[in-house]
Amino acid sequence: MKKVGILGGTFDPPHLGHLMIAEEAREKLELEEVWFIPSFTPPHKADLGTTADDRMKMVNCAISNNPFFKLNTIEIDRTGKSYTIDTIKRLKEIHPDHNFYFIIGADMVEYLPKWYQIEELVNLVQFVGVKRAGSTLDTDYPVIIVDVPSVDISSTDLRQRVKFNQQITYLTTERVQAYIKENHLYGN
Ligand SMILES: Nc1ncnc2c1ncn2[C@@H]1O[C@H](COP(=O)(O)OP(=O)(O)OP(=O)(O)O)[C@@H](O)[C@H]1O
Ligand SMILES: O=C(O)c1ccc[n+]([C@@H]2O[C@H](COP(=O)([O-])O)[C@@H](O)[C@H]2O)c1
Repeated sequence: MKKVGILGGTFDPPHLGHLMIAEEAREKLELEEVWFIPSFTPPHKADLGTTADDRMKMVNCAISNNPFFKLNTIEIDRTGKSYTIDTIKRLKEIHPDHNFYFIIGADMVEYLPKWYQIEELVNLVQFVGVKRAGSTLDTDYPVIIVDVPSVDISSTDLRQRVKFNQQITYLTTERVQAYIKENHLYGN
């Protein structure tokens, strides 16, 4: 079985926190690849100011220099609300020889009780939790914990910085910064 990590996210925009947790999980769990899956409509977030197309292209910019990282557009191609259970069921049909590890930050670990059809989902995929400032990794669900450095970066902070003309130089990659600038995202 091929061990594949999944980092699902809104990626509005992608940042170094995303890349760091994906790489730490890859190394520590000996994953062959990590697939970045941008959601089309996130299950639990209000209207976004960016399109799925922009978020997908920024993910491509962010992961371009890591040969183990791949973009997967299954949720964008499906459109509609991006429930993880639908994604995992389909991925398992397409790749019966893969074992999937779904990487989530502690904020999402806390939110697990509210995920759509969570009781079934935990039997279909292995969750991997990583620490994140402001949340705990305590949960009754089966989650493997991978120890990562605490990196207090969020997409919310990046959007705010761009809006107020503050720099995001060491918070995301140069290619993502250039994409934001060229496409005038986040009120820039
Ligand atoms: N700095 C971080 N440390 C640990 N986990 C993170 C970090 N940033 C994001 N994650 C995790 O990555 C996944 C995708 O996150 P997402 O794309 O929503 O970014 P975000 O920074 O949480 O965005 P926003 O601030 O808009 O809510 C989630 O499971 C989230 O918990
Ligand atoms: O399926 C659900 O109910 C569900 C609820 C919350 C989050 N998720 C998934 O968890 C990942 C991180 O979510 P987010 O919104 O923090 O980017 C992303 O792939 C979401 O689709 C999924």
